[in-house]
Amino acid sequence: MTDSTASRGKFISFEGIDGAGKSTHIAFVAARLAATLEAKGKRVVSSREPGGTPLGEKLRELLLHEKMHLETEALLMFASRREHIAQVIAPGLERGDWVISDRFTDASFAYQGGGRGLDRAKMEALEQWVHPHLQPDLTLLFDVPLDVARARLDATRTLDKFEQEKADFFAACRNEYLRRAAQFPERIVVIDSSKSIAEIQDTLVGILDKLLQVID
Ligand SMILES: Nc1ncnc2c1ncn2[C@@H]1O[C@H](COP(=O)(O)OP(=O)(O)OP(=O)(O)O)[C@@H](O)[C@H]1O
Ligand SMILES: Cc1cn([C@H]2C[C@H](O)[C@@H](COP(=O)(O)O)O2)c(=O)[nH]c1=O
Repeated sequence: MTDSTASRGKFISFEGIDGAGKSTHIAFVAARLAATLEAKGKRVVSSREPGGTPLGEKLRELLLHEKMHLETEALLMFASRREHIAQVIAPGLERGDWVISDRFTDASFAYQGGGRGLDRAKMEALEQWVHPHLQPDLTLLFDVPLDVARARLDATRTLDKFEQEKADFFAACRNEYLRRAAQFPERIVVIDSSKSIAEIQDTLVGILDKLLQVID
């Protein structure tokens, strides 16, 4: 049964250009948080964008593999997000759970705004429409030079539509991520993802322990 008096959970998003290494660290972060939270009757919900719901996963297939107009791409990213908020993020936070999302709206600003060049005012209008009162409590931005990200991607898998983009696209995405980190320094923590996985985990432990100190 849901405890209607439970305090709101926390919302953490993971960001970075493709190959920066964010997915590598999500399971580690989820396990670290769960170790503390489960003793307090709270769960960790791990999800992703685009996707995270049955409809969102169908949209993800289209978004990652079909060519489409830039504005269609932005609208479908926010459509997937609207469903994700309604089905997963908002109910999770209301239950007092901690919700981790592999990407959120910063990715739309970085990819559709920075990478594709969609007018920032249009992105802001979509953000205001879809989640006027919701922002992550913490965003971990995994930042890495383009050549490092490219080498990691090329070593691992078949590339989707975004991953096939050229260096100047990713340079523009990365610049927009870093611009937003400077704009929202209380929310976005930049992590040097060119370091080793072990060094990054040490950094993450410090950040998470601080966040866990403030829960009831
Ligand atoms: N710090 C690191 N040092 C060396 N290799 C790493 C590091 N972080 C991740 N990798 C490796 O790089 C590859 C890409 O990592 P990962 O899938 O986590 O990237 P990602 O940022 O989530 O990419 P995408 O957004 O495209 O899913 C994986 O093979 C992973 O093992
Ligand atoms: C949420 C969101 C994502 N994207 C892009 C970024 C990535 O290239 C893919 C998702 O793949 P991942 O391996 O799961 O990171 O989608 C985007 O362009 N805009 C967005 O809002």
